[in-house]
Amino acid sequence: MNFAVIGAGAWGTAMAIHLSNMGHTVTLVPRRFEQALALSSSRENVDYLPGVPLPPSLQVGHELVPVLMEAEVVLLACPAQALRATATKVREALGLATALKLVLSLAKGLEVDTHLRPAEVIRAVLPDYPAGSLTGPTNAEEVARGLPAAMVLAADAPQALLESVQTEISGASLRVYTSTDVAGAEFGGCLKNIYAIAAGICDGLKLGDNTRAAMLTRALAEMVRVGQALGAQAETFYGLSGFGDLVATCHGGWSRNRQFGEQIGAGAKVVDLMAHRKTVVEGYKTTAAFYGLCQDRGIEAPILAEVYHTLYDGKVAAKALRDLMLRELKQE
Ligand SMILES: NC(=O)c1ccc[n+]([C@@H]2O[C@H](COP(=O)([O-])OP(=O)(O)OC[C@H]3O[C@@H](n4cnc5c(N)ncnc54)[C@H](O)[C@@H]3O)[C@@H](O)[C@H]2O)c1
Ligand SMILES: O=P(O)(O)OC[C@H](O)CO
Repeated sequence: MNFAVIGAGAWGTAMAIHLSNMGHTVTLVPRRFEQALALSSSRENVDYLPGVPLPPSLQVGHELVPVLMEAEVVLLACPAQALRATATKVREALGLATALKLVLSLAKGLEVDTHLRPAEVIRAVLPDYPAGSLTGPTNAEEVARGLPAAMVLAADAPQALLESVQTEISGASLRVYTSTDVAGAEFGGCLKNIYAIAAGICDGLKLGDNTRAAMLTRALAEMVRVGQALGAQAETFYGLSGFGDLVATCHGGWSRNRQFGEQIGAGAKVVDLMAHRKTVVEGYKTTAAFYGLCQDRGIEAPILAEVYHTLYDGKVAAKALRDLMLRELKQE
C-alpha cells in the first residue's frame, strides 16, 4: 500500500519506519524543507527520534502534490493544534488524480478553539474522504525499534476499507484492532494525556504507589463519564485507546505529559516549562479544551478540573490533590 506521513516529529517518523519495514511504499513529509534535507542526508531524525536509522526504502519528500497523487492512506502526524492547518495543506495539494482512500490522524488532542476531535477537524477540512485516528499505547521509540505493540484503527469508513488498512499496517511487531467508535477511541487518547499530567504531578510530589493506583482508577472512571456524556461508548475506554494508553502514559518514564506533570509537582512554573519546549505536551491545551467542554455541558470531572486549575490558575499542586481527597464521600 502507498502511505504518506505528513509531519516528521517522533511519532510520524516512527510510524513511517514501521510501515516502511512492513514493505509498503512510504513517503515521510516533514513540515520544513530544511528538515527534509537533514533527514535525507543523515537518514536519521536527529531532532525528534535520534538513534533510530531510517530504512533505506523510506522516502523523504517535501512537495506534497506528487506525494498525494500516489498516496492511498495519509497519516497526519502533527500536534492537535496544527491538524487543521496540516489537513488544509493536504486539501490544497490534492489534485483530481489521487489514489487517496483514507485520512488518519495520529494526534491525541482536541482543537482548543473548537473542542473538535481529530477526525472532526479532518472531516471539516476534507469532507470527501473517510477520516479517523490510529491510536493506542505506542511510545514512538519502541515502535520505531520494532518492539511489539497494539493499536486501534477507528474511522468512519466502509468496513472493507478499515479491514484492508488494518491488515496492511499489522504485523509481528504491531497488532491493529479496528473500531467504529471513533469518538471513544479519540477521546481516550486525548483524555489520558490529562491524567498522565496528574500522575506526573503525584510523582513530582513524591507520593506513593497507593496514590498512583487511586488516581489511575478514578481517572478511568472519569474518562468513561466524560466520554459517555460526549457521545462515546463506555466499553471503548476499557480498551487499548483508553485504559491501555492511560497505563502506558502514566507509567512510562518517557511520557512527555507525565514528565511535564512531574516537573510541576516538583515545583516548576508552567509558563517556564511551556516557554522552553521543543516537543509537544498535548495534555496542556487539551486540558483547557476538555475543561471548557465539561463546564459547558455540566459534566463532573474533578481530577480534570484540578489539573486545569493547576495549569491555568496557578493552583498549588499539593492543594489540588488535598481538595480531591477531601471531596464529599460517595459510593464507588
Ligand atoms: N511521540 C509519541 O510517542 C506519540 C505516540 C502516539 C501519538 N503521539 C501524538 O502524535 C502527535 C505528534 O507528536 P510527536 O511525538 O510526533 O511530536 P514531536 O514533539 O516529536 O514533534 C512535534 C512535531 O510537530 C511539528 N509541529 C510543531 N508545530 C507545528 C505546526 N504549527 N504546524 C505543523 N507542525 C508542527 C514539528 O515540526 C514536529 O514535527 C501528538 O498529538 C502526540 O500526542 C505521539
Ligand atoms: O509522550 P506522550 O506523553 O505524548 O505520550 C505519547 C503517546 O501518546 C503514548 O501512547
